[in-house]
Amino acid sequence: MTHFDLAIIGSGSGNTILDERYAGMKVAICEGGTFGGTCLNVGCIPTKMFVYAAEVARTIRESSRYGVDARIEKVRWSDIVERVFDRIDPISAGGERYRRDENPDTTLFSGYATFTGPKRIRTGSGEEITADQIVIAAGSRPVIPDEIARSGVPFHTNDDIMRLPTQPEHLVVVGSGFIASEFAHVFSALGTAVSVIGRGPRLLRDLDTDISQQFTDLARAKWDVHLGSPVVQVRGDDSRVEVILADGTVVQGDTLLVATGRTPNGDRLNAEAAGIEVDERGRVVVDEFQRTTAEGVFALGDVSSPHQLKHVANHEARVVQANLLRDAWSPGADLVRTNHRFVPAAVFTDPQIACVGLTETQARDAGLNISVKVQRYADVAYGWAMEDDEGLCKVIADRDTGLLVGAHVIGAQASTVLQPLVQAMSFGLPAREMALGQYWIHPALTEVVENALLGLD
Ligand SMILES: Cc1cc2nc3c(=O)[nH]c(=O)nc-3n(C[C@H](O)[C@H](O)[C@H](O)COP(=O)(O)OP(=O)(O)OC[C@H]3O[C@@H](n4cnc5c(N)ncnc54)[C@H](O)[C@@H]3O)c2cc1C
Ligand SMILES: NC(=O)c1ccc[n+]([C@@H]2O[C@H](COP(=O)([O-])OP(=O)(O)OC[C@H]3O[C@@H](n4cnc5c(N)ncnc54)[C@H](O)[C@@H]3O)[C@@H](O)[C@H]2O)c1
Repeated sequence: MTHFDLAIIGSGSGNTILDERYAGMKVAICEGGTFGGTCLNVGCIPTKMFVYAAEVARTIRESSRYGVDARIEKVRWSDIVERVFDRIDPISAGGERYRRDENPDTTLFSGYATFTGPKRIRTGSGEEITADQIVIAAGSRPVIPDEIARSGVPFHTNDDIMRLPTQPEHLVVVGSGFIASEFAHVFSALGTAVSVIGRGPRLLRDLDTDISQQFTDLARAKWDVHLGSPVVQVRGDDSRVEVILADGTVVQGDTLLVATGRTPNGDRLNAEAAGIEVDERGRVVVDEFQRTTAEGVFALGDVSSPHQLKHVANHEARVVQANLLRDAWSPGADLVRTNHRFVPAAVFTDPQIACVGLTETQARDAGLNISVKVQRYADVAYGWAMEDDEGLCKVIADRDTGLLVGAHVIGAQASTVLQPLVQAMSFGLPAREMALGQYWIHPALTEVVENALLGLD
């Protein structure tokens, strides 16, 4: 049995831990799937490359609003797929090659690892290893509702929908969260008819109600949206699908995408054998230093985090990277703490959406004395330039402290427009000071933020 200084389970964010401070350490990396993990291979990066192509198509379609007549002659699906994966696949292959062949400190085990005892791992490729310290960075996987799983009807998830050999004519999406909203936009903008099925009253219902309502209203105008009625049955084969809802509606298409959430992979590690607590959702339990309940074992990212976001996984990886080197279980160890205070998120759909902090409902439920301002993109000069009648910037401040407690944007470049608000919240900059204490470039889109802040009473 080989012994290592460090073993890392999962090559997504887990692979980023090994910087120059780890040179000379004997490290095992266990990876059961594609090297590089979700973000690189089947998540953030390929989806946003598809979204960009979708944006180009949408811009062409809407160009006549600006007096420019243009039309899409053809969408070359296979070329879109090739552009994305010709960029990504070599990065994954190169990372794997480096760890396997070119980095003498690391040993790459290709297989799904499980614990067989404290600090003891079966690599899934025939070996058993031990390590002084272990990092669990095993990510999450798609949840498939029973009605779909047991139907036997072929379906896709984010794992394979981006590699379809041909573009679907009619995509049926079950789910109404981040992944559903992004893929509905991609396929619809490229010319596929899209039906979206959600259980709740609105799409993206966990977001601030004003934002989610605005998005749902806009989506209804573009997509065939079904809300409030669960899926009870699915029928079909390789070329057609019928999703039957509780209210009797039959939603038909040729391709089925399931986007009903992702569950942490903590339940598949036999973690109890190593004394590692996993909660009822399959999430590895960690403290504010990313330590699990077993000495010497850390966890990070989707497998243990309340936020399934890459920037959070990256942040947690940096915390683990520091704490691995600090004798983390010894009393009085000077450890780095995870900061989940103001975690922003963006949905790269149409229009783009970004948010940070509390929704209005959460702020009111928390008993805060809040001031709220919703500013329309249509009220600022750049909004006129874009003929925008959809975008909103909503800011929520605590009257007692003057600080922002939440910010929500729907509209062009929402993820960029939101960032100064994330900064203000993170550094405790009062809303009024933020509005008046700096120049706002005229006539940039960020004037919508300035005006929203000035509108707070
Ligand atoms: C379609 C999609 C789009 C997304 N877009 C965004 C976005 O725009 N912005 C954003 O912030 N986030 C986005 N996310 C979320 C983001 O991808 C994840 O939060 C992030 O990748 C999690 O990183 P991780 O390192 O925790 O897990 P992963 O990157 O999933 O890495 C875990 C790795 O562990 C491997 N593994 C699992 N179990 C074992 C085992 N037992 N043994 C060995 N190996 C194992 C897996 O094969 C995987 O490679 C998106 C997710 C999806 C699905
Ligand atoms: N841009 C980004 O940052 C980005 C993009 C994609 C994914 N992600 C991350 O990945 C996670 C997973 O994405 P997701 O979209 O799968 O999950 P999600 O949690 O965003 O949404 C899942 C949705 O599916 C619905 N649902 C669940 N079961 C259902 C059923 N049986 N029938 C119909 N609807 C059902 C839920 O009500 C929910 O609205 C996200 O939470 C997010 O953290 C991030």
